[in-house]
Amino acid sequence: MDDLTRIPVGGDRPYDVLVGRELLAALPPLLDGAERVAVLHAPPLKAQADDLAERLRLAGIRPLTVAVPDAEAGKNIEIAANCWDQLGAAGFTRTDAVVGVGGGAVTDLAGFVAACWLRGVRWVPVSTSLLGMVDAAVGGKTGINTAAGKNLVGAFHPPAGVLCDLAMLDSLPPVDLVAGIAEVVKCGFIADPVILDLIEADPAAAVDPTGPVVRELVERAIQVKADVVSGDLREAGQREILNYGHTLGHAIEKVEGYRWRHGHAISVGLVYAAGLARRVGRLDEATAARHRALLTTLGLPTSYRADAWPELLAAMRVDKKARGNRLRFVVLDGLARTGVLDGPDDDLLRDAYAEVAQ
Ligand SMILES: NC(=O)c1ccc[n+]([C@@H]2O[C@H](COP(=O)([O-])OP(=O)(O)OC[C@H]3O[C@@H](n4cnc5c(N)ncnc54)[C@H](O)[C@@H]3O)[C@@H](O)[C@H]2O)c1
Ligand SMILES: O=C(O)C(=O)C[C@@H](O)[C@H](O)[C@H](O)COP(=O)(O)O
Ligand SMILES: [Zn+2]
Repeated sequence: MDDLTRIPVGGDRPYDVLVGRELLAALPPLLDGAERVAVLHAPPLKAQADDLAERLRLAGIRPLTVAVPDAEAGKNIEIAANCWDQLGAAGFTRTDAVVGVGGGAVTDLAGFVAACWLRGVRWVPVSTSLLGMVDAAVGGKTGINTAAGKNLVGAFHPPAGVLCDLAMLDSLPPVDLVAGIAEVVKCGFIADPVILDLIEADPAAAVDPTGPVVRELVERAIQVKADVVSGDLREAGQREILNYGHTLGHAIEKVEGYRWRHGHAISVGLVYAAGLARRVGRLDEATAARHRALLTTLGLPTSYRADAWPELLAAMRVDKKARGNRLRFVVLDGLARTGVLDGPDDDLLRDAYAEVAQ
């Protein structure tokens, strides 16, 4: 293990997020006392999951490797049920544990499987994608998609610890690395503008997993999320700011049948949310324009199909931030100054959509 950064996440069940290279040796201590550990992984991470299983075996823990379909195809109730069947067949008890090795889709599924098995067993995300490290693996939100929408079924279930091994990013396809940076940009706009300055100063370095800039961005984004969730695990208030860009973003994912990458959808959603705030006079022109410019520079999408508006509006109505018939959007009142736009009318929403429609 080289130079390790430890970022604490507080709350009733505190834990650390570990960031570094080659840090899988830190996993067995987090599973101390477990006799069996299920290692959930998708096919692209089989070698890493097998390596991890071997380390567990050497530490005296019996691993059960569970292969699940890749990306969003694995994040559904049929796959979760299959995982529970395998835990049952292997006799998993309350002292046993679940590990998810993969991007956000696999760690969301693994956390959900752990949250429901025996009403909650220990789990650890070993995050392998940029988006997973800066966002999905941190904060204890676990869940699956259903026909009604994105992440509508899930549980708050904090992990025992989070491993962000930057060496994993060496094999991450560039398109997924770029998708992940959308959530980093989100953190820049809602809380840490230094992130935006760093990316603007050298956009190529921001997506070069071997360089130092990515590590600084990862650590800054994790710190933003850790600060927020430490005080509001269950999204009673402040945690909503992490949903900036997600009201439209999740709707796009649903309309696309979950074939669009999460980060791509959020990129469009960020530009839309900035436009909404600008239209109602809450956000200045320059900061709104900075969203589109920055995301475009990174190669992220900033527009979506014009004819999809009716479906998108219907999907947004089941967003978790909605209250009854009222939609609620996280918006900016300035750089790093978040607020909520409560109950905007449909004309405003449609007119703002025209700016991202193609
Ligand atoms: N729980 C949360 O708080 C939270 C936060 C943000 C996003 N999410 C969820 O995370 C998911 C998106 O995560 P994602 O962007 O990681 O997508 P993903 O999990 O679908 O991974 C993207 C692709 O990269 C592959 N991959 C991952 N790591 C790799 C590696 N090291 N080498 C080679 N291939 C690798 C995966 O197998 C997949 O094909 C969405 O489902 C989203 O809803 C959850
Ligand atoms: O952790 C949170 O809270 C977030 O909102 C982070 C988001 O980036 C993430 O996509 C999350 O899964 C969305 O949460 P949801 O409750 O809207 O499903
Ligand atoms: Zn997200």
